[in-house]
Amino acid sequence: MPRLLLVSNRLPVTVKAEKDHVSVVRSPGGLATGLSRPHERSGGVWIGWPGDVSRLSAAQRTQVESQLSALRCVPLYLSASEVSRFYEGYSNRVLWPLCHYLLDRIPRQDRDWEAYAKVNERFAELAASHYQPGDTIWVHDYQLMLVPGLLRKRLPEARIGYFHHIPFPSSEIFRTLPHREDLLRGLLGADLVGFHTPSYAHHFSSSLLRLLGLETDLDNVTYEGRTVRVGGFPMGIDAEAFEKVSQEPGVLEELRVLKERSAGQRLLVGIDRLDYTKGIPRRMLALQRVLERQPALRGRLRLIQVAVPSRTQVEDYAAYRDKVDELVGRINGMYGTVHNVPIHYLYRSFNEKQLAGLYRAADVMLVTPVRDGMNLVAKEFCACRPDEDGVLILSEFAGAASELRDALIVNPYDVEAMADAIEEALRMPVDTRRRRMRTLRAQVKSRDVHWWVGSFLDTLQGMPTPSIRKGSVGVAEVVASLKEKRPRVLLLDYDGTLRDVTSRPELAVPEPELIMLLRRLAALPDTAVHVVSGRLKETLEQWLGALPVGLHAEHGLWSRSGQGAPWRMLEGVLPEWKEQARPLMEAFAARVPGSFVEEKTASFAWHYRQVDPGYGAEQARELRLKLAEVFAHGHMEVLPGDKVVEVRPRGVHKGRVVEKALAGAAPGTLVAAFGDDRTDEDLFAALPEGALSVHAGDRLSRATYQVSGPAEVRKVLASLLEA
Ligand SMILES: O=P(O)(O)OC[C@H]1O[C@H](O[C@H]2O[C@H](CO)[C@@H](O)[C@H](O)[C@H]2O)[C@H](O)[C@@H](O)[C@@H]1O
Ligand SMILES: O=c1ccn([C@@H]2O[C@H](COP(=O)(O)OP(=O)(O)O)[C@@H](O)[C@H]2O)c(=O)[nH]1
Repeated sequence: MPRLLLVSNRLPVTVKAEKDHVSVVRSPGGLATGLSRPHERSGGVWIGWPGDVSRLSAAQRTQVESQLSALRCVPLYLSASEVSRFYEGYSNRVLWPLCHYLLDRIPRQDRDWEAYAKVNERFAELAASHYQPGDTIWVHDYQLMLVPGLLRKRLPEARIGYFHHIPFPSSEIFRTLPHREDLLRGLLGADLVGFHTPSYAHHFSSSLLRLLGLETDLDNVTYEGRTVRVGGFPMGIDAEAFEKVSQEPGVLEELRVLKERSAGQRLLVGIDRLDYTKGIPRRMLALQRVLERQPALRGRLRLIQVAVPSRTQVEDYAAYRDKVDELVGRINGMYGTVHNVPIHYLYRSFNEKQLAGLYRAADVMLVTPVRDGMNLVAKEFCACRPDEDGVLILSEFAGAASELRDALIVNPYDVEAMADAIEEALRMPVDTRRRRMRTLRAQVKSRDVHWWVGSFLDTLQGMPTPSIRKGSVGVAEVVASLKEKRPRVLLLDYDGTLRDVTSRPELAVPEPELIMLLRRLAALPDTAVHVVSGRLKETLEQWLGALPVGLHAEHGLWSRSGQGAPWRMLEGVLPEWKEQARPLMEAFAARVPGSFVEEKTASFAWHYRQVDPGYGAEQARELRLKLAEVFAHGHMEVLPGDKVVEVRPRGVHKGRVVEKALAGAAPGTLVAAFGDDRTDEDLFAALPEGALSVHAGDRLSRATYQVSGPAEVRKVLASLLEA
């Protein structure tokens, strides 16, 4: 296992100071619970904030540091202003509500972006200083969305993963954020970007498409010459450890006492950080509705609600606390007696053993957040029920709901339906409870935290080793090689290589400078120039026909060896396929507004560059599937391009040009091919040994050199004109 560097806002510990004594204890929260030890086993370190230590004396700080270092933790101290602007400000006042679909809670003016960016820089700097070649870096959560990008700049070859622990919202929500592009680019610094559910991963991919124009092919996005994988990795818990704790004598004794004191009562349990995403008020209103509807349950039903203090300096959390307090008071006032109250409210945190006692005592566990990335409490409850009893009521808006289908799934916004679910849970026969709990437990045990860490890290390790972008080093090298004194053949793609892509194909007419450049190149001694394009021969003839260059149209279907020479078609291509494809292509053009079909002699291209990006990509996938059905025998090839799907007879591709262009060439001729898209990869693949290939752009390519685009291609070609 490579050394693992974990980077998260919080270290998995909390520093507690009492008089002279300081101790470092495990902090509450899903991330801390889930990832406590893998970094230690690998010999790596965990970098993060140890919490507020401003009141500690110098001697206490030294004690803290030695305790942290024993746990292989490296502290990054945040100043009071950073806590207020980076943590409470941008992270928890902006990103947290945004990702939980609560736009109204975001301040009208976000002033804390700069602090967020600066603290992300600090994290990246510290992580980079601990990096050793071969290490894997795993960055966690929304507080550090810029860190992967900042690390990539410092460590181009590092293996970097990022996991987003909270929901990634629909692109319609995400695009409201002023710094949306910066955050997406930050995440794309990673090799692997993980989410709890496939639907969060899908939302992220559609934000990439809509905001950065980047298409995800299966799970992969190409960005700055690297492949970034996007995927769903539902986080689990240490199920075995929870099950073990739930059977300890101390816990069983606590359970006995709890049951004895609530004799004759059914127990509902809720355990949450006091966070406005957790849906506590609606849950209490649902309880109130049950008590209203069923007077017989009054005095016989009790909700134990644990609310762990959280982010108390953020106003919305303080206001939420007041709201919950008031509601508890109101409901207890209405339905309480001198003997008991329906809501037993505990505003404090508990340790694992105490929690296990509560999980075991629950007849019904209420996990009803209005949004939640995963919710580990739901899984902990199942792990703590070796008796296979207890009913889980789970919000459909918690990530856990995509796995725990045997819970009673509820819409937390529908108070009546939640009341119905509570009644159903209370009525549920024991054999149904057992059957459901057995399935839930099997799920929680098989996909536990070890599975989660393993599957994320295995996927990350399986990614190709990131290589340093070839970039402008390529320009100098390719020029030097091309200037060698021997005969040379230049094979040049047109759109995206010699000429920038335009909004409609007919607008990409060559400018006078380009015509001049090609004319002068072709006039160089011992230099043959060929333009190899996907365009119609009529277009190439009209635009470039007057030049003394070879022209190859429609990916090599048609070729003209030189100025004035006749156009000849590739042998062996049968034209019947076309009438089979035509109705489908035309149907797609008709049903997708803004798209159109370009007809060529031996291919159809369906263009969707003016279509809404998400819808266009979806329809392109659909068209590819349909074409594969129509041409099931493999006579045709379907080529996904940049906002285009092209279908053509198999065996017609740019690689076929190489043989023709080299016919009669002297031995030792230097061949150089330039191209930018998928169709040019065929050309590169067919080049003879010793040839040069140059990719224009930042996609993955088999080319030996890479330049940024048409401007750099022209620069390379122009340098050949210099003596
Ligand atoms: O560090 P805090 O501000 O005190 O907040 C505690 C943690 O809350 C969030 O938890 C999330 O991660 C869980 C595990 O993946 C997931 O089950 C839950 O749904 C999320 O809300 C937050 O993401 C962490 O960064 C915080 O440390
Ligand atoms: O008094 C408490 C209440 C909760 N937790 C832990 O806090 C985590 C909460 O994680 P969850 O995913 O449910 O929500 P988050 O708080 O991370 O949003 C769980 O592991 C709980 O065991 C705890 O240690 N003490």
